Amino acid sequence: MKIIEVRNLHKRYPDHVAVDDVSFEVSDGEIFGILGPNGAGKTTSVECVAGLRTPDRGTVRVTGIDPQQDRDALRRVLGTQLQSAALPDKIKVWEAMDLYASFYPDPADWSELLERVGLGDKRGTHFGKLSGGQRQRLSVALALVGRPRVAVLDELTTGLDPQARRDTWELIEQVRDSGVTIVLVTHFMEEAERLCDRVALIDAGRVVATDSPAGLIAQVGGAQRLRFRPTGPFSDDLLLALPEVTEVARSGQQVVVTGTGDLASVVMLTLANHQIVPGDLRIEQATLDDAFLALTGRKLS
Ligand SMILES: Nc1ncnc2c1ncn2[C@@H]1O[C@H](COP(=O)(O)OP(=O)(O)OP(=O)(O)O)[C@@H](O)[C@H]1O
Repeated sequence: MKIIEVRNLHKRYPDHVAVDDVSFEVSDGEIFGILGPNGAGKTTSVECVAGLRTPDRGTVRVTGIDPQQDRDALRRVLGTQLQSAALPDKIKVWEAMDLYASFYPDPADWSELLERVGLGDKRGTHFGKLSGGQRQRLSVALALVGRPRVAVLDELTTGLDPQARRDTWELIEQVRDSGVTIVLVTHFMEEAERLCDRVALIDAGRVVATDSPAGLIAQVGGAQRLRFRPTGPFSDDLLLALPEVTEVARSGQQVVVTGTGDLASVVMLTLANHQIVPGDLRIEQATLDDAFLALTGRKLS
């Protein structure tokens, strides 16, 4: 069953088209990712889904509800954690939960919810004293307090250290396992690869592809990347002349070669013919970043 349906969404700010033409569907029970670079129109799209912005064109339905027509009904099925949702520093964790719970006719037991997100011992702490990871966990709890069927989480792990990010990923999986459908807005490809059942890649206000992370990567046709430190100088053109090579980039002393087919063998052979050894050679398989590059001609990050 489709829990969210977005068709041909278009939203213009006075001097700028933020969302040109965005369509996607989210199925019940999935973690659906919206992945794209900064400014691609991800937040504006989900703000339209959450009824916080009025689209200029297109249709949005959340469990059949039109967010523009019936906000009360929408609030009962959709919980949002949006980038801008900041709380006053002086509010205590329990006060924030109690306040948000008061907005709903049948809220979840917020005390239990705080335990679930690992903030059981922080209920008396001021918001201003929480770490970045704890604030994000609180924002997830606040998005869930109305017992939503679907939660929209926007850039949840931006600014977190790697451990806090992994903890937040586990929390998101637990929330999904409890039966809540999740829309996850992110510009981190690792996050989308690790968590999402399906991903819409968004660039310049348009969806360029929607598929599972593995399906999107497969669209790149098995691209690979070689990283090495050459033992001597050589011109990029030497490798670019090979049909298997699509890109040669340099970062300090490191060379990064992207391509397909029997890439490693042909590159090593060509370098060997010029008495060059690729030191510290690493071979990497394609990622969502490569899929994005192949589809848009630009890098995600
Ligand atoms: N309230 C606004 N008024 C005018 N322009 C806006 C407004 N909000 C966003 N924009 C512009 O619209 C475009 C899309 O922004 P949006 O926040 O939807 O993108 P995003 O993909 O979520 O990026 P980010 O991850 O940086 O938030 C950007 O160019 C942004 O500068």
